[in-house]
Amino acid sequence: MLQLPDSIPRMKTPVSVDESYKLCRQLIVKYSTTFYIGTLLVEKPKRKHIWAIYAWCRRTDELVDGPASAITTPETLDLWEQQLESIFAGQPLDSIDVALVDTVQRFPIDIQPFRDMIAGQRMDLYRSRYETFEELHLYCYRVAGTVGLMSTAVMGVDTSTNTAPWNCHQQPYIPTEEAITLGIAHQLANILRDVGEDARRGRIYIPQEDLARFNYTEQDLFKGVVDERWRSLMRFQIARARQFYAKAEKGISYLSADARLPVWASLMHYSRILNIIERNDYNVFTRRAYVPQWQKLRALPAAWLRAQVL
Ligand SMILES: CC(C)=CCC/C(C)=C/CC/C(C)=C/CC/C(C)=C/[C@@H]1[C@@H](COP(=O)(O)OP(=O)(O)O)[C@]1(C)CC/C=C(\C)CC/C=C(\C)CCC=C(C)C
Ligand SMILES: Nc1ncnc2c1ncn2[C@@H]1O[C@H](COP(=O)(O)OP(=O)(O)OP(=O)(O)O)[C@@H](O)[C@H]1O
Ligand SMILES: [Mn+2]
Repeated sequence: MLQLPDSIPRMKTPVSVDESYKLCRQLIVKYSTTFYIGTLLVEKPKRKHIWAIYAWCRRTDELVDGPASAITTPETLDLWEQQLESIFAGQPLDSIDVALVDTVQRFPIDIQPFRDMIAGQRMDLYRSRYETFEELHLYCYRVAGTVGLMSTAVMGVDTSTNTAPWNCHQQPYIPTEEAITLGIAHQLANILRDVGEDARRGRIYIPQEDLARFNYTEQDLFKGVVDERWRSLMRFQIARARQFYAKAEKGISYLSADARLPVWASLMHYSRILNIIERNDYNVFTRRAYVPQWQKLRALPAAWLRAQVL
């Protein structure tokens, strides 16, 4: 279980920066094969910095989603936000933060996406329904679009082909929108995979307006009814998530050359969740849309090809 801040903690046993990055690596290994494989494809000097960002995001998510979430209050998140401010002020308050302090000092990383992610976790504390897609979109930006912004600051953009040589004063195109969009696409896939698990906790992320459009009720959802109404509703949700993936893909070629393969690979791995949901005939209530490791490895040559030519 990850550490929760019951008061602003002071570091008891200081760890070295290297040890702290090791702790971050252990967290990503434990929690996510997709993103761990992705980071192994990031060039070595940048890799550990993505681990530091991952560790902070994972701990933030665990506050409202993990086993200790029952004791998380708005005050817990206030303390977490103070701890964040301290990181950006160069003062780590625990051993995992040491790595992120180092990372934010080496890259042009803005604090705002981190604050926005905490605001997203706050939404989970006070709401369990979304009326419209617009409302869900804001939630998805906060909890996942923000990760796109944080990661892009480390991965960097391509400055060689990104601007025409005769236009040397022009700034390279920064694919901010596409980076946010990829995070949102992942979050939409994540929501569809976890419909059953979330329902068991009384949570429905699929917008109420969409349930109504397909004449599918909350009661149906809590009972796990899989019928033609549900399949049509899921087809609609999957198509929408894929539109977000398609928009995000257009931004990848603007990233620095070494970052394209990891982003393509994690995009292809995570978006396979949608294919598996289809293969499971849209039963997300009693079957987890799990993407096997061999499928992730099998997608690597195609990801490599896309990173070279697209
Ligand atoms: C290879 C690479 C650069 C990876 C980035 C790794 C990273 C820093 C991930 C952080 C993920 C995290 C813990 C976020 C906290 C909130 C959360 C849980 C969001 C969900 C992730 C999925 O995790 P998982 O399936 O393990 O979730 P649960 O078990 O259900 O808790 C999310 C769905 C969102 C993750 C979002 C991203 C990784 C952003 C992707 C965007 C980019 C890397 C920008 C690429 C740039 C362009 C131009 C397209
Ligand atoms: N059908 C399954 N077969 C084997 N292991 C499974 C299966 N479903 C879940 N698991 C286990 O549950 C863990 C979490 O599953 P999950 O779908 O989140 O994959 P993951 O490896 O964490 O990758 P990702 O980063 O894509 O979330 C996996 O690491 C795996 O150990
Ligand atoms: Mn997972």
